[in-house]
Amino acid sequence: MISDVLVGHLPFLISALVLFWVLSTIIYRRYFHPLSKVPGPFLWSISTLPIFYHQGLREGQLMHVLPGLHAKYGPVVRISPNEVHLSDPEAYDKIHNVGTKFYKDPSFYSPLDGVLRTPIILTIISNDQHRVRRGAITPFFSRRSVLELEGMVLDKAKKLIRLMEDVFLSTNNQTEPKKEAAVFDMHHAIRAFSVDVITEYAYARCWNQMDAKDYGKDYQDAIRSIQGFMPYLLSFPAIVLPIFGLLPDGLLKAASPPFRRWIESVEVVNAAVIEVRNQIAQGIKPARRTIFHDLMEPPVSVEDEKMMPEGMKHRQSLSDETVLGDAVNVTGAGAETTGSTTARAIFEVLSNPGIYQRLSQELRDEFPDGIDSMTLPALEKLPLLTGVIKEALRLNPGLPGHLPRVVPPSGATFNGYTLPGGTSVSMSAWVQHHNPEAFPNPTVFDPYRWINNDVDKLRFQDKHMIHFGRGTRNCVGQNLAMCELYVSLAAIFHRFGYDAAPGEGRLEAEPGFVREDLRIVELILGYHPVNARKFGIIMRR
Ligand code: HEM
Repeated sequence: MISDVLVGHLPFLISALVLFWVLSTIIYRRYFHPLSKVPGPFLWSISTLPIFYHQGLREGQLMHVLPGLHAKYGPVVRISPNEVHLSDPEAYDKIHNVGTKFYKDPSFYSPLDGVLRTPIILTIISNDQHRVRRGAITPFFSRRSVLELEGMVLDKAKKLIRLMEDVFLSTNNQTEPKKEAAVFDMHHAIRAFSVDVITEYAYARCWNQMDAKDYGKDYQDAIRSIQGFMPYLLSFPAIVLPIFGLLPDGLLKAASPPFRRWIESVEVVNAAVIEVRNQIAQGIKPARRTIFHDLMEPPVSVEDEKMMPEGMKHRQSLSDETVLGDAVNVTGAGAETTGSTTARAIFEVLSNPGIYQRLSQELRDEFPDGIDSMTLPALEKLPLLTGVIKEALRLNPGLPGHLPRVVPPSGATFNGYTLPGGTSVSMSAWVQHHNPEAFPNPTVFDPYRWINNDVDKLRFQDKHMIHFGRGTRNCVGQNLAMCELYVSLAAIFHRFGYDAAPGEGRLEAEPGFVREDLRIVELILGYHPVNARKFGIIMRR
């Protein structure tokens, strides 16, 4: 019987078909695919497994591999069957300029919505839809809005200083170092500072993470763990996403403490959304307008909107789900990014005595009456403080890795290579910020490169700095992030100067803590490897 013969050979037939499919896929991707002429390593051009290997199995190491690939293959490298990574800074403007037709790559951004369990502004694919959402949220984070609340940021920085004083200085005499050597957990405290600022700023409801015993470590771990799933979701979306989508919140909460914390934090924000919605319905005027008020009830009349520039228009009252997504996005995006950059700045200053001494002198000369007289515009004029912040953002960008966009249907040409519509193109802050032409000795923390160089060189350096992105999809929170960086660093190095007051000591990184401990990897946001030491500081007695 023919059917018996077929059944007998079934395993062989299936194996032959699978082999044929695999071989034809490899041959097509390498030799006949529209990207076949784009240079890149063989394995990367036929499969996404090399990316999974570096991102998933080696914990976010792709960004550390990319500079080597560009050194070998040039400014345009094929890093997966459908993704090309670029290194020429000219390409960045082409992809990210205002009004760009390049849109966010759904295969990278959409899985995030599934994990976060709420759609956020960061992951909107269509630029047109994004413009509507962004128009509503931008004014809330304008420089003017931030300046109105800079006093609140200063209050939080003073609270951070008090926490440090409690650890370092004797309680009886607030100028004498304590007898026993104590370590201040700067890693978690500085992130707690950022969470407290953003929750007070956005919702007028501070989460008071600085008051928590462990500085709200579990919330910080929650955001990180969620991103730990991303390499699996990105490499095997057809399998992992549906499974993930089917898991009820209750099960996730029971199975994973970080997930429990994450879902609880979303519930806290959601409760605030409902409360504000009720207040608006009852006509209750808030003591201070929050992001919820601006999103639910834009403070602009229809007539005024007609006068507004393009991009700010289309403001409209948004659904509760949308408001929730934006508020959740703002908290999650604003904590780790700013916290880890500030930590890096503190470590580098403490590790360079000359910089530490000049910085604290610069601050004390400018503000002889103390921290209370500091203002953001005055701080921004200080050259060394500004150089320190720019170097910290260069070496520790909050989103260091590839953030892919899709080439529009008309196609695009980069450095002589024409890429068809639908190709995924990406660039990484890590690669740009370590370009040795723009930044000689790129791994060295050198704030003076932002002070001593001439205007042309500074412009060239700035062209490579993409820590906040550019164009309409750039970071909406950058004014607030800069305010936090300026104010917290100024407060710390003013209060704990290199030339310490009598009885006090200088700050130092915890003994044994080295720069390598602050190495970052990319899980969308930049993180330290899971087993990395946490940054602690001591006061020398
Ligand atoms: C040093 C600190 C920060 C860095 C380096 C940073 C970096 C970035 C970058 C590169 C993007 C664009 C991502 C993409 O292209 O997909 C972005 C988006 C975003 N950031 Fe930040 N960020 C920082 C702080 C903050 C803060 C404090 C907030 C809180 C308000 C915030 C909220 C957001 C939001 C909501 C988006 C999405 C914007 C949109 O899609 O329109 N970020 N950030």
